[in-house]
Amino acid sequence: MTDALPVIDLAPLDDGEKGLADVAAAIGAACRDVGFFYAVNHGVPRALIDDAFAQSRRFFALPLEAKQTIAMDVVGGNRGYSALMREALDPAQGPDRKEAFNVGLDLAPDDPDLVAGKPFRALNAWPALPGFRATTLGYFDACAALALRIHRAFAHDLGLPLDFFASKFRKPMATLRLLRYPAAAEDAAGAGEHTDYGNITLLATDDVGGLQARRRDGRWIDAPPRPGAFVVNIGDCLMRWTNDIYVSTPHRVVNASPRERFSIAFFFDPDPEAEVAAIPSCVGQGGAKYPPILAADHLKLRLDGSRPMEPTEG
Ligand SMILES: O=C(O)CCC(=O)C(=O)O
Ligand SMILES: [Fe+2]
Repeated sequence: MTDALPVIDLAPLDDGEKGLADVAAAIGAACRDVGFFYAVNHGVPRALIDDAFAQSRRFFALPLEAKQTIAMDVVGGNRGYSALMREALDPAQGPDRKEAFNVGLDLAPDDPDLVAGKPFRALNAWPALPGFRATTLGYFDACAALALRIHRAFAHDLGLPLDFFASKFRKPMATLRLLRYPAAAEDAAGAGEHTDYGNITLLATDDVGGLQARRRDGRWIDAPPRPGAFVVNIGDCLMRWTNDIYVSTPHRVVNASPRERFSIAFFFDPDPEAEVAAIPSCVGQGGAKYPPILAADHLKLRLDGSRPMEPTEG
């Protein structure tokens, strides 16, 4: 077993049955082992990723007061700005030295789920920056399309109909999260050790580095920056769905660099009303390890756990 995360070329995914089968086998192996892989040739244009980072830098450079007017407590629905030291992904370790801005599924003001007050349905809030909304929503849509393509590979690998997941991600609780970690004078916890909550995370990073994943034997391994690639990792929801066949691996960010670090995470969680119940082909002799749960309840439980400094919202 090597200490480097696998690199998977997604280009063959759309090249017919053999391409899909090969990529699905590689993805399935990575998800059963370390739960992390780099995706290359993923189809999201490099220029769009670069534009998203440029907008992120402009956003975080705004005065704190401007960012606080669209704080998560104000906006609700897991959208908006979260200030430095506001969250603790590992509460035992203390607050994270990071700030963040969340964009959720972009709903119309008359969206029926929004009007009905369903969980995680809220309007996005926008900073007064030209192009910010168009770029982040374009990036959001490109990530959602990629995440669905990867789910076709999961379905293939798990022996499911290829569109199994599509019906669970019609109006997903997906979140695009811009992140900034200030430059550190000493080893500082940018993001405490945690597992992600949803099905998968697509992470783009700048060239600073600092992401580390903990293998099940306890060893930490670096996930160094790889220009143009996404770091893809499994979250707890998919681990639960697959009855622990795919693993959601603990990871953290240690920014020991004299430079600030930017990253962009895209968290892909199912529709709030999707039922997450063990996939039959994943249930062996021991039976299902977890009872079914609504995806919204699953996400709410996990978010509440990482925001001890905030009132409950959702
Ligand atoms: O910023 C990163 O590289 C990773 C962030 C992360 O793991 C998270 O926000 O869940
Ligand atoms: Fe994470």
